[in-house]
Amino acid sequence: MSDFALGQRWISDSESDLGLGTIVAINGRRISMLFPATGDQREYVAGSAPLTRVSFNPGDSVESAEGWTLNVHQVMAEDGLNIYIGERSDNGEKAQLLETRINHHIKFNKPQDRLFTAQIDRNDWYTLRYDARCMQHKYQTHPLVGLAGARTALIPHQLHIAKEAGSRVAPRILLSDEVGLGKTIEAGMIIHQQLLTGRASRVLILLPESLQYQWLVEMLRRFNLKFAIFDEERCGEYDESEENPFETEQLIIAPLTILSESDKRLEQACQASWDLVVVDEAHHLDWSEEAVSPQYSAVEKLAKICAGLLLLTATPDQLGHQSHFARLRLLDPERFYDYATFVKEEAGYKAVADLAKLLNSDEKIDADGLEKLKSLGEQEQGEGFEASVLSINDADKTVAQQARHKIIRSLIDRHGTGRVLFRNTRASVKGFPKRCVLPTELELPSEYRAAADWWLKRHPEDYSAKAVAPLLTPEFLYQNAISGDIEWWRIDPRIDWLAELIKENKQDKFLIICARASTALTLEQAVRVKFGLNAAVFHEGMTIVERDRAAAWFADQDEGCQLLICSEIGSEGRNFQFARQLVLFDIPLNPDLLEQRIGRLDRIGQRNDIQINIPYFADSAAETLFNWQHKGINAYAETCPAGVKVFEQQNDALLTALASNQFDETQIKPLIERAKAEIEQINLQLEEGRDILLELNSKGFDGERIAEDIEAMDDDTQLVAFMLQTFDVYGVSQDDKGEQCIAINPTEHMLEPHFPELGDEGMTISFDRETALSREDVRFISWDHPMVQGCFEMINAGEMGNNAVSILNNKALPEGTYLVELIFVVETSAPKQLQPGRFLPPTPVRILLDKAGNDLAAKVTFDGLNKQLKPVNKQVASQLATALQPQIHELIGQAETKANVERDNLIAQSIAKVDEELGDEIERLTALKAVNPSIRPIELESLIQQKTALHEHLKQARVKLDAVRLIVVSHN
Ligand SMILES: Nc1ncnc2c1ncn2[C@@H]1O[C@H](COP(=O)(O)OP(=O)(O)OP(=O)(O)O)[C@@H](O)[C@H]1O
Repeated sequence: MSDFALGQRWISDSESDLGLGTIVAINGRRISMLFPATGDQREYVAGSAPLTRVSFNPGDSVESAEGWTLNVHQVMAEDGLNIYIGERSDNGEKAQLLETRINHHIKFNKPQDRLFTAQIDRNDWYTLRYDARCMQHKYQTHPLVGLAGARTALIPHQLHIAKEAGSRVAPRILLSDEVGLGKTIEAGMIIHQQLLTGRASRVLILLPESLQYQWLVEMLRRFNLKFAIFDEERCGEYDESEENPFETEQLIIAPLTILSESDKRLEQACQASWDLVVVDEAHHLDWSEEAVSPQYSAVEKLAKICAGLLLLTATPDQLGHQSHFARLRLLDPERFYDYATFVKEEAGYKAVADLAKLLNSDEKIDADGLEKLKSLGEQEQGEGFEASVLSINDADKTVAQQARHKIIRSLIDRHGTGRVLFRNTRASVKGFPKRCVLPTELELPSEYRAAADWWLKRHPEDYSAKAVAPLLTPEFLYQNAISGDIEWWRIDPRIDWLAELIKENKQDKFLIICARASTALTLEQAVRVKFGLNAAVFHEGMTIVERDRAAAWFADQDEGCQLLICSEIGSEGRNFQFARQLVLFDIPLNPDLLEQRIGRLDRIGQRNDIQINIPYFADSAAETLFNWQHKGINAYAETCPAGVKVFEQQNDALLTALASNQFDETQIKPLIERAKAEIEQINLQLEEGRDILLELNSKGFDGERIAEDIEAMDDDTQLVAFMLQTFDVYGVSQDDKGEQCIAINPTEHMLEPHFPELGDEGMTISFDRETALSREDVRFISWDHPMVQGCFEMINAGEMGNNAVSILNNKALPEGTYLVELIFVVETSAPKQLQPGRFLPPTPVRILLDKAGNDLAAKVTFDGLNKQLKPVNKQVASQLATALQPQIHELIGQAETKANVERDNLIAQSIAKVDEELGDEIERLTALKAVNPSIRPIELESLIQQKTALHEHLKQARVKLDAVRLIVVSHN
């Protein structure tokens, strides 16, 4: 410790938050120190005082009490006080600053300042900081950012779509996988990826009101994304303040109806800017040349102003091919501008599809095929196309396959709806359970027949769906049209049949779907009164909260109810795959609606064969329809994508047959035969036609590989070690619960009052995907998890661990010699949407200097050195740092020069990476644009802009000293 003099500036080692102290009195060995920043005064005894003298070196900047800053050039001493001589940074004038006039609010948070002012951190904190830097750098440059962290099983077709669409700039696509194949999950993965990579920050999800909580929960549970639901009530809260409700949150879920039913809300939604708009159950966006639905108009307005747009529907053709086309137009109005042209183009893909099919097989491509490919190549001038053609019959199977995949990708890019539309089918995904079709014929009560006759009399010769569909719900006709006296369930044989079925399958849960809410309600009453069975009901008359409560009651495995009785709305979007028994209390006319119903159970996650129970009335419209659907288009045992088309083709004949309300085999048989033939024909066409391209596009070739890469990330123990160490250092308690689970809780000894994502009640976490998937209560901690990201930020943003002093016990080095380890960070401050992290994320640069200024970092690794180091107590550490201050100061200057050289290298590398990645993509899109109009100009323009802006920002990258460690050699 140096000699004391009045006016000297010191800092307390144990109370550094008091700020800079000034010696105000010296009485023999007693020293009085005033800390003006806090007004505190302390008495110390010289010799044992935990104090460190604050002194600066040439090259430092010091703030004066008046607020100006001096760049120190020289330090002199007079009467025990330092005088700093240099230049003022505000006016460039030469100036002197006496130690007593230094600003007492000065904060020492730079690593070297803290080292020299005795604020020395523990070695394990220093290590944690360096680890956090290295790991964050590794994470930010990883190609799977945003893809690996979802709490989902690794399903290749989903991963392919998510990677393909999620990595685009403002993706505009239609996700139309068959029911239950995971469109919501795919959309979630895309949103997650776009948010985590900075491509998006504002997202709006529009959906049928009945699905809003399911989405809310899926986004939170699977992706840790906290959406807010904006229904009319919530929006209304902002009316008085005239604030735009849609601008008050970043991630919003809203029922589509609030926009389609209110011009004001639509206007507000359009005024708020969106990076991504998602529309679920997009088949409701009905459009034809004659009539445009309000839902379509609302989305059309939004589609014009939002950047990315995801439309989700399992049944894109449900409202006809024109509507399908119209939805594609929402995605890209320039590409899909005219329906007739679109239809013509669709028909023209056969030749290309034939080639794609051949390439996707193991067959050798003969001379004819090669010729066709070459001529395609000439038309398209695709990069590397011809080179790939030469390798497609290569003896090395891997080479041949790679070449074939490359060509197929190029064909997909250049033809049809390839880049816009994704559709996976059960046939292509495989591995789904069987559907068991269990029809039961029941006698039609005479009362029902009378009711139907009455109805038909009121609608003579009317073969519209509106007139015919009620025949499929005779209980409705009976109750409403004929008799209010005897409740329908007292005469309906389906009730006893149902009770029997339930009795035979006591352990099973039953989802019962009927067309009408009134039927659902009465049915619930019937099973309760007649058989004492409790059932949840779910229909459009209930509030959303009531519906969710009903669904949750049904889902509860321990205390839940056995039956859920739904009206048709229960058949859309909901997840009931934990049940295996489905009862179709009536049959819907439209095959897509039928598929939606079955799809509640036939979904990813269904572990049993599905029992589809169909109680239909003999010799009625239901028998006719069931036979046509089952035998004609096979809509029960399998999904039937072509069913709707055939249904539309045979609509008149089928409705006429149904209108008789009788089963006339001679009349229906030819219809069934025709339907079968047409299905076969369409399937053949699909097989031969453009859909092979669509299928290959949707399934991709990289899904398996992505899944393997994510598995490798999951198995990387580095993350586990890092998080456990962070919990330890920050004072979060950990309790190993076995089965790969750890309970973590805040404690009273936390370093920071708020640990990222950890509430007062604590949580159970797992780093194991399988465990997290099988246990609802467990959080899945992955690299993407906000807790991990929050820890990176917390560690890097604070000063904790930014310096340390250690002893190196190494006899090969002379005692008393020392090393200085410096961790610099090279960083840019580009806007997040440019994704600077992909090219130059904050990059740690480690320099290890010996006393002569030689850099040993390449020879001595961080971990290797760390293993040899011993801790040293704070006081000794501070004495060592103070004693070596001028030398360390000098070495920091030398290290900075080296770090700047490294910065220049990193800038050059990152710019080369930008040119390679974005340049390739720009070249590819430019070439594609010449042959495929589905490349949107904005996609290309924004890539070009991104490239230029990145160049600018990367060149501005700066070097910052992030941490410093003094290592002193001792032989004791
Ligand atoms: N990768 C996955 N891991 C775990 N569960 C999944 C995965 N993909 C889908 N699921 C589950 O499978 C079910 C069906 O998925 P999802 O709801 O995304 O399908 P969908 O195609 O949107 O269905 P619909 O056509 O009925 O709207 C959901 O319960 C979902 O949570």
